[in-house]
Amino acid sequence: MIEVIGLTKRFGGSAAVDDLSFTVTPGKITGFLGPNGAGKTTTLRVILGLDRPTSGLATVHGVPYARLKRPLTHVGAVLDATAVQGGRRAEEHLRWLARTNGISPARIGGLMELVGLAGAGRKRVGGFSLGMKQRLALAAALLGDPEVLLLDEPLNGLDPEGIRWLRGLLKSLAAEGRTVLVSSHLMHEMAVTADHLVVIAGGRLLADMEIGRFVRPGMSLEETFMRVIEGSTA
Ligand SMILES: Nc1ncnc2c1ncn2[C@@H]1O[C@H](COP(=O)(O)OP(=O)(O)OP(=O)(O)O)[C@@H](O)[C@H]1O
Repeated sequence: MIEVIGLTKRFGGSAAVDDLSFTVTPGKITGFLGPNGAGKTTTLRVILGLDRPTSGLATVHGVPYARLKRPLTHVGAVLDATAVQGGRRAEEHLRWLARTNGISPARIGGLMELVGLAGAGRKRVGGFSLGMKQRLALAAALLGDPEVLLLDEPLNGLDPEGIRWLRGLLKSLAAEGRTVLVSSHLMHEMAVTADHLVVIAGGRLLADMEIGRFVRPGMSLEETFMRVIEGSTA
C-alpha cells in the first residue's frame, strides 16, 4: 500500500505537487491521470525516494522508500524505460540488477519470456526499440517479485499486441493482491484497465475514486476527464 500524505514539492518558486494526499490500495489497478505537467512523475519520484519532498511525505508499507530493506523486493518501478545502459545485453542488465540488489537471478529467464523478449536476451539494449525497452524495464521492475508496482507511462511504444498483453499482465498482478499504480494519457486504455483513479492537475488532487463513480453517465472516461480538467482551471 502506498500513502501520499500532504505532499508538496516545489522547484524554485513553483509547486509541482501541492498538498497532495491519496492512498493506493492493494488488489486493484489505480490509474494516475493528469494533463502534462500535472505532477504525476514528481509524485512517483518522491514515492521512490528520488526527490525529497518540500513538505509532507510518501510511504510504502508505512515507511518512506529509503527505509525499506531490499527495496526492489517490495517495489518495482518503471519511470523512464530508456534510462538503461545501451552497451549492456538485456539479460546482463537484469543479472547486474539482481546481483546489486541481493536478488536471485533464477527468475530472469522466465521474466524475459513473460515480457516477450525471450529471443533478445543476448542483444545489446542500445539496439532495442522503445517498446522493447519498456518490456525490459518491466522485467526489471518484476525482478524482485514486488508487492507494489509503480509504472509511469508504461504503454509508450508498445504495439497493439503489447498494450493488450500489458493490460492482462497488470490485471493478473492486481488479482494476486499487488498494489499497481499506473500513469497514462491513454484514456481509452485506462477505461478498460483501471479499477480506481487518482486524478491530479496543477499538483492538486481532483478525484480519488472508483472509475465507475468518476465517469459521468453517458460520457466516456476521456470526456469526463476533459470536463474535470477544464472545471479545475475555470
Ligand atoms: N527537476 C525539475 N526542476 C524544475 N521543475 C521541474 C522538475 N521536475 C518537474 N518539474 C516541473 O514540475 C511540474 C510537474 O512535472 P511532472 O513531470 O511531475 O508532471 P507530469 O504530470 O508527470 O507531466 P507529463 O504528463 O507531461 O509527464 C512541471 O511544471 C515541471 O516542469
